[in-house]
Amino acid sequence: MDIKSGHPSPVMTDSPQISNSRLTVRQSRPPHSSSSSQNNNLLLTVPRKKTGIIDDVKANAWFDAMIASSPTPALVNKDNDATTDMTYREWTQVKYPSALTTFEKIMSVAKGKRIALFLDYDGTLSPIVEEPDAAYMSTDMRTAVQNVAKYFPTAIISGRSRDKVYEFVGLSELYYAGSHGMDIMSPAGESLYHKHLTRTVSINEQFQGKDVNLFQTASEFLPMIDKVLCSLVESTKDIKGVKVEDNRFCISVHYRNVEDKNWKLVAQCVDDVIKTYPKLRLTHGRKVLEIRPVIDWDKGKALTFLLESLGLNNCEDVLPIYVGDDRTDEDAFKVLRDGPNYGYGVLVSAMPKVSNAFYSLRDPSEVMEFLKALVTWKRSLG
Ligand SMILES: O=P(O)(O)OC[C@H]1O[C@H](O[C@H]2O[C@H](CO)[C@@H](O)[C@H](O)[C@H]2O)[C@H](O)[C@@H](O)[C@@H]1O
Repeated sequence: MDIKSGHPSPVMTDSPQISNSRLTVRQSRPPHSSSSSQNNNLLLTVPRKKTGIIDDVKANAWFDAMIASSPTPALVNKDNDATTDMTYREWTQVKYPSALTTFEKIMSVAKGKRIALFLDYDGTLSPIVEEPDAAYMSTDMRTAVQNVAKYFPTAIISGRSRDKVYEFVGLSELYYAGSHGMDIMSPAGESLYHKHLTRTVSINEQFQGKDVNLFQTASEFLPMIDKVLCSLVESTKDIKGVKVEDNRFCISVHYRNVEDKNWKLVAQCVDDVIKTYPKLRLTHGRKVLEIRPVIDWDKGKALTFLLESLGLNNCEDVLPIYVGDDRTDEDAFKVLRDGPNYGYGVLVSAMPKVSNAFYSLRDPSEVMEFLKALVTWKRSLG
């Protein structure tokens, strides 16, 4: 499709999961309260070498990751659906059962518990499309999310900027965590609180005419992120199809619409820019390189923060459920798998992948069915 046309893009097939190629990070100290020391304490150290050879190796490593995560013809060719389906069936039977076919089993665990629901956006509530700005949510999906939020506290946790994901979802009754959880907003009238913080760092702000509370872990990085954003826009401007997306506390460099032969160039441009910023790190999503602050904060930490804010952490009668499709969602799946806030991760994938999730759903349409089933189940309890 013509990505400039502004028309909704066709749904894209996507890549199998590759081994996590993010830079290894090491935690310095646990989160703390005041805004500047808070970030220092969240800082991770990433060893970076600056010789030309090492930089080349790093850019090549990102290029290899980009290649490895692109779909093989066998996985996207419709003629091979039967083979792919069989593998998928095996995968959902043995490793990650469908959350729809095992719904009764999940609900038998949920009985007598309070469910808290966490939803990723892209690839979970909206299908993956060519043009990031056109990743609209269907009206039916919006209704399903709205209905589920009447019964269970519900949060959207996304790599997008909070404003952007709110623009897509448009439901003021939800919690929103944008920029991979670095920018959390409560619904109007609700507060945000974290026990590890010695004082409240929530910011009262007017959002669309209402008072909301914000929790932002990476505010001090904003000037740096803005600078890097400009550099990336400039350095990639001649590569056809590249899109640099401003996600406020992080940046996405999309290469979905870039010819394969230019992927290496994209990796090189990104590496050239961020190698001079030791406080930034690079991760890899679905046809996207993501630049973010080197702080000990991710979707898993955001999930824990939200459970705490909701007064639902460390409670045996709470069952958190997190639904997501991407590598960054694995941090949240892991939190629910490892405890102490035990719950279920549900991986959205049409292809076999290795995951920390317990269950799976094939695509956003199955996510919608799952949300509807939750509502029906809750209503049936009277
Ligand atoms: O955490 P998420 O809500 O899943 O956000 C992750 C990234 O999602 C978006 O990119 C992905 O979806 C696009 C629209 O379908 C697609 O064109 C792109 O290839 C995908 O990577 C978003 O644009 C990124 O900024 C997010 O980081």
